[in-house]
Amino acid sequence: MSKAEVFHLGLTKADLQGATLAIVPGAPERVRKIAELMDNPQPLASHREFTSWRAEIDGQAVIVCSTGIGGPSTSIAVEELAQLGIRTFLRIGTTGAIQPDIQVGDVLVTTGAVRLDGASRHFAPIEFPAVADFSCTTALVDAAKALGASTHIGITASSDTFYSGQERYDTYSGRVVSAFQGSLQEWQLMGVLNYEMESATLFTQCASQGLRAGMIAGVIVNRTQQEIPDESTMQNTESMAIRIVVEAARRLL
Ligand SMILES: O=P(O)(O)O[C@H]1O[C@H](CO)[C@@H](O)[C@H]1O
Ligand SMILES: O=c1cc[nH]c(=O)[nH]1
Repeated sequence: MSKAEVFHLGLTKADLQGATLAIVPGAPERVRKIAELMDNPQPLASHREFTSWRAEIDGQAVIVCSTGIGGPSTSIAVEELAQLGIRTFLRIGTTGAIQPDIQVGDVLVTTGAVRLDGASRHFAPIEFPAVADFSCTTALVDAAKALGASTHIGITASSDTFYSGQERYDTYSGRVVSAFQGSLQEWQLMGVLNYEMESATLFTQCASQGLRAGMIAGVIVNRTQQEIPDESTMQNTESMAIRIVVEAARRLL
């Protein structure tokens, strides 16, 4: 690690070439696919769960950097990218819908997150809302509509865990801690659209520090029909969400 590199991402300010917007997927293997939809894609670094590329939109640098799964690693990516000059974060994820009318292959734009994580409390007390930035949300919704995606807009339950926190019983223990028993139905009745694992931290960290964040996710499973995503539908869903996030970045720059 050279002195100028941030601790985990292995990036320097020079690597960013003045970029102020980052696209942040969870999965490292998604980074290249996103960068290659823009001009001059270049790999930058790969450490732990953090893989980063730089690309350009209309001559302006954009960073693509994976966050890994969950709030703790997301908070590191956001902090270190902010230290290097990023002010706008667009998360592109995958998700499990919990409303029956949402189809696999649809996309969801998250306006706010139920804070079922731990890391967001390290940025603001629980009373502070995990809200997306309005201009990021607008850009994502407009991009999704322009690309003809079946789009839902609303609140996401953002959990530290994929199994118990999302009330999955088809597990090794078959047991869910009492605090989460009945929670899926409760979120459903409150109109929550889906589960994922990073938006609570991302939104709380960004909203409380004057940074902008938005999120789009491709629906890879509907929990009212099945518990575990079906691999065969994942690729198409992911590629639609990727095209939308790149178009949203173009609109925001
Ligand atoms: O596809 P990504 O962006 O990783 O998002 C979702 O997928 C992971 C769980 O499988 C969690 O990170 C969740 O938020
Ligand atoms: O059900 C799902 C699917 C993807 N990601 C999640 O966190 N949950």
